[in-house]
Amino acid sequence: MTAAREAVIEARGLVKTYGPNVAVDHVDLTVRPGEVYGFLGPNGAGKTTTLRMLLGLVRPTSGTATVLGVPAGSPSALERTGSMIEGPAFYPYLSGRDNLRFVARLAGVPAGRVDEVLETVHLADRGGDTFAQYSLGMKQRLGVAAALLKDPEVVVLDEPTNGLDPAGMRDMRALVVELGRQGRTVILSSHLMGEVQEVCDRVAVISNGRIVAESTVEELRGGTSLLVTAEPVERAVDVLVASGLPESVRRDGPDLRITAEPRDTAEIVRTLVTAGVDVTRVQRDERQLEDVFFEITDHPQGVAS
Ligand SMILES: Nc1ncnc2c1ncn2[C@@H]1O[C@H](COP(=O)(O)OP(=O)(O)OP(=O)(O)O)[C@@H](O)[C@H]1O
Repeated sequence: MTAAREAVIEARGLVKTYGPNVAVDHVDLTVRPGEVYGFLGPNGAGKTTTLRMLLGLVRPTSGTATVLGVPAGSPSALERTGSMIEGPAFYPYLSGRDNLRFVARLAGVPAGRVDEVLETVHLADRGGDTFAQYSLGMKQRLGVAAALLKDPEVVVLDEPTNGLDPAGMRDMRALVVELGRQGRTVILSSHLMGEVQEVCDRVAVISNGRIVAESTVEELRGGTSLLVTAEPVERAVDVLVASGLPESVRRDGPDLRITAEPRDTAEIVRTLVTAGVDVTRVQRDERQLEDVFFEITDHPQGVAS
């Protein structure tokens, strides 16, 4: 199999300009089967425009995008893709269920599917209420339900938690995780670091139309920093440097700050204790994606390379 067929979504050199403004600037993305992929960036970074190009709703100025191995926007890609872009539009005085029946009829989907998707988005018991009566979170979930009617392999969600209260956000995040567990490939945009960190397998960071990083959340965060209190501290440094286990060891006041892979933590402690060093505290200090985000958007060259 070629790499292109393995990728569910592949964008190469996507550019979109509006007059003199470059909204999307040579974007490359690779979304693999079954992953929940986060597209992270501040407002105006170019997320919606990119997602629209992946759905064939906006024509790229240059570059290419394929979805499920065929050009983005082609009928065979759209048949297998569900999306919610910039908030769902429904009839306010029809019930959630009737709105979905209407969308299903237009899409040629059997009406029986409506109750299945209402169940998936946890609206089965509120399907009879009018759309106008729904909370914002329920409206967004109805939008996801509509996106799922075709039982799509690929789901594209543009800022699905935008404007939701904490409970609504929590429900939407749980739903996204559930879609991933069902084996669907999900790409979602967000400007919330914590959200992407919580639900996504991999993430692309976009800033001013350019991708400044694409990797797993873990890789983006980098190695874990450990704060270790050990006695005698000089001997602890010597032992650890000689062991070659940590990437780096440095004194931080009376403590040691060690950069190492999380899986090496136990071995580090064992090595110290075996060498006769007393370890009285080990504290993990994982970098939050937020710190990384500001670092790479402030200094894009250093991290993207
Ligand atoms: N139809 C359009 N005509 C002109 N400029 C546009 C158009 N659509 C988007 N833009 C511009 O392109 C840039 C990227 O916009 P885009 O909506 O893709 O960003 P975004 O990351 O999705 O941000 P947001 O979260 O605010 O929607 C912005 O500067 C925006 O003003």
